[in-house]
Amino acid sequence: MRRLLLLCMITVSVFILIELFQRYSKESWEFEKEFQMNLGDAVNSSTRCKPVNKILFLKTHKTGSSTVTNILNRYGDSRNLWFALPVVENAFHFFWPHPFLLRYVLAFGRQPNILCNHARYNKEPMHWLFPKETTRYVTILREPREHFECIFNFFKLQRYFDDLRNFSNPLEVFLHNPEFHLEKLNFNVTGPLNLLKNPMLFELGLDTEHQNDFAVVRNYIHFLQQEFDLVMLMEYFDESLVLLKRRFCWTIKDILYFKLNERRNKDKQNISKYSKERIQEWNFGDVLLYNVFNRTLWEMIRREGPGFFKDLELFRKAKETMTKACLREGNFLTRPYSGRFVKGYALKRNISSELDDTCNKMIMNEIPFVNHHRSKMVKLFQRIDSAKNRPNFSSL
Ligand SMILES: Nc1ncnc2c1ncn2[C@@H]1O[C@H](COP(=O)(O)OS(=O)(=O)O)[C@@H](OP(=O)(O)O)[C@H]1O
Repeated sequence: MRRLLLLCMITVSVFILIELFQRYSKESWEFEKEFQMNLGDAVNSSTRCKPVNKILFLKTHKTGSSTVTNILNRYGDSRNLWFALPVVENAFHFFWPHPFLLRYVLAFGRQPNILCNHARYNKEPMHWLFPKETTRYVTILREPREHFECIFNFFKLQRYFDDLRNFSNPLEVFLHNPEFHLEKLNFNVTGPLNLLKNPMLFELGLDTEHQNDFAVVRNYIHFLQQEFDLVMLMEYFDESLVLLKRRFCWTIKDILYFKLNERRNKDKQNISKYSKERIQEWNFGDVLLYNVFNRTLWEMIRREGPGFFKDLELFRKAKETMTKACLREGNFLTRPYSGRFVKGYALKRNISSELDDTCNKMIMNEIPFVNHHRSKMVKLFQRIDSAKNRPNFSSL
């Protein structure tokens, strides 16, 4: 009797396993099929042009830039491209907020393909390392009012001001009279405090002392128009990426992403009409910058023709497919930087091994990616330098 029961249990288990395996294979096959259909454009476009693989991405703070950096990290990693990495081990930026210098980059005697970690724009050294003729210069901007709210609250800028700390709405109090509060700062402005006025122009290289001069601001924006091949906008993230894909001869697969670094709802502040107006006045340079590049983006999209919107649709479908394939439903948190929690993801169990690597890398923050590129380089150098690689002339 016992034997019979055991036999029955084994048979049932085998059936369940077979059923699970079949269902999993079917799902995974359907995913591949749907995915390939969505990527139909990719095959055609890549046969007609040569993909761009030399990119300087000027990573601005709190603009969706970590999501773009993740896309670039994966693109370069899968093709073994060369990354410009910070010279200091464990650093994940190029001595930001100092203007970028060549000596901040790990020198491996080879021209890098991609720079995508925080660096402050500095024309000469950047052009030297990433010649304009062969490189595409890209950056991303965000609507200035929402951007300033995010900068102020994410970096908790009130902590630098004795007279702001105890208010329930320090942002509004600061905006009431920014100059008054800034004058009271009794130490040199450092780190994120540099982002207190026209944060995007500052990151793009305009020094603080010029931020109030309308003529300089206007001329500087004109200069940036010459410098950057593509200025993405966070509010039109997908449109910007599809434009990048088309201009850089990439595929839809190359630009897939999951939104990274999103604050928890309780950390976001709904700002009043008054605060919005004050931010607009205070950051007039960023407002002008955003408006200029908003017009440029839509002009570029218009020139792409109707095929652009077909691509956009395919891209959004492919993103949905990828989300279903990789991510578990629910609310999760992650801590990309010490002391700061943001929305995160949990991966589904039983993802195929090929997809597992992609899904894992899609949710990977810039810090582990820098370490990943660094150790890949070290391993490559060890292999090339290895004594075993020296030609053996004795057998000739
Ligand atoms: N794809 C996409 N679309 C729209 N918005 C996006 C996207 N990716 C990131 N985000 C938002 O960008 C904010 C984080 O920006 P960064 O990644 O540049 O931050 S960081 O400077 O690297 O810490 C953060 O904004 P807040 O949520 O307001 O903090 C993210 O929600």
